[in-house]
Amino acid sequence: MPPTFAALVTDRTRRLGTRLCVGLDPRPGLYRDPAHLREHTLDVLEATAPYAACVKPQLAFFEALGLPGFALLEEVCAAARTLGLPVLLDGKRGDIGSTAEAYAQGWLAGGHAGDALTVNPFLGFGALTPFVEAARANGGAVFVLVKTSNPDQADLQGGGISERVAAEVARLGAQEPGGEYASVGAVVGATHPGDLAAFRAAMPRALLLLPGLGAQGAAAADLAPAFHSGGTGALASASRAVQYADGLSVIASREAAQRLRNELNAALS
Ligand SMILES: O=c1ccn([C@@H]2O[C@H](COP(=O)(O)O)[C@@H](O)[C@H]2O)c(=O)[nH]1
Repeated sequence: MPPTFAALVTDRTRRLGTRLCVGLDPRPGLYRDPAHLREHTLDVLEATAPYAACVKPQLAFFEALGLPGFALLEEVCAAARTLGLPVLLDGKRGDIGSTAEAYAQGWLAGGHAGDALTVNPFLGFGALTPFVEAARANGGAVFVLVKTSNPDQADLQGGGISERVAAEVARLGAQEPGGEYASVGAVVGATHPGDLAAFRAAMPRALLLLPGLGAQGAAAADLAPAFHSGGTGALASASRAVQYADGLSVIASREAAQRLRNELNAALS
């Protein structure tokens, strides 16, 4: 069995000293034409790869391009694999069981498959099963939305709901016998630094994906509580702050990724 997503990103953290997840959110309005978008997206991927533990394409931006977007996504996934970068697809999928099976087949086991996928628990914990099974069968991972980075998350995630989802993530992780980290991770916004220690403790074997670094105001210096004492267990994610660090300058993207990588390391030292 090849290494799992969790093992691959943890290995990159230890070997390359990076806890950064580079988000790819190609915004069509910023480009001359689809060819320009494609070229810039692939260039940013290549330039930032040495500083990244994984890459996170946001499916919405690829879907917005229609069929060519799916072709580009496959190209991005193939290029990431060539660069040795695990791919975490941000799709936030979730549906009734039989439809969830189709999503899981498509994104974790089939044609477009990434190595990991974000999933939405709103339909109930049973609806997560097809995703968890596909991730386990393929050495992949799912990242369950526990507490998202947006300010209005509390409308539905407050009142103890995030903590209930975190308990389920921990329960699923405890079912897996081996490996340092389980195939079931959690999304916890980097914009909630005061909550990170509690979520870290609540889900000891879960990788935490922390979106919101940079453009949403979260700072690397505040994220140390999300990590275990050895400096693993979380991936801090930035999209706009890297991809569009200075307009479409790929050099600026590389420098931003390097700076965020360094800031995350400094936060842990
Ligand atoms: O809670 C969440 C979950 C996912 N996201 C996604 O991450 C990126 C953030 O982009 P930035 O440019 O770094 O703000 C985007 O794709 C979101 O859909 C999130 O922001 N918060």
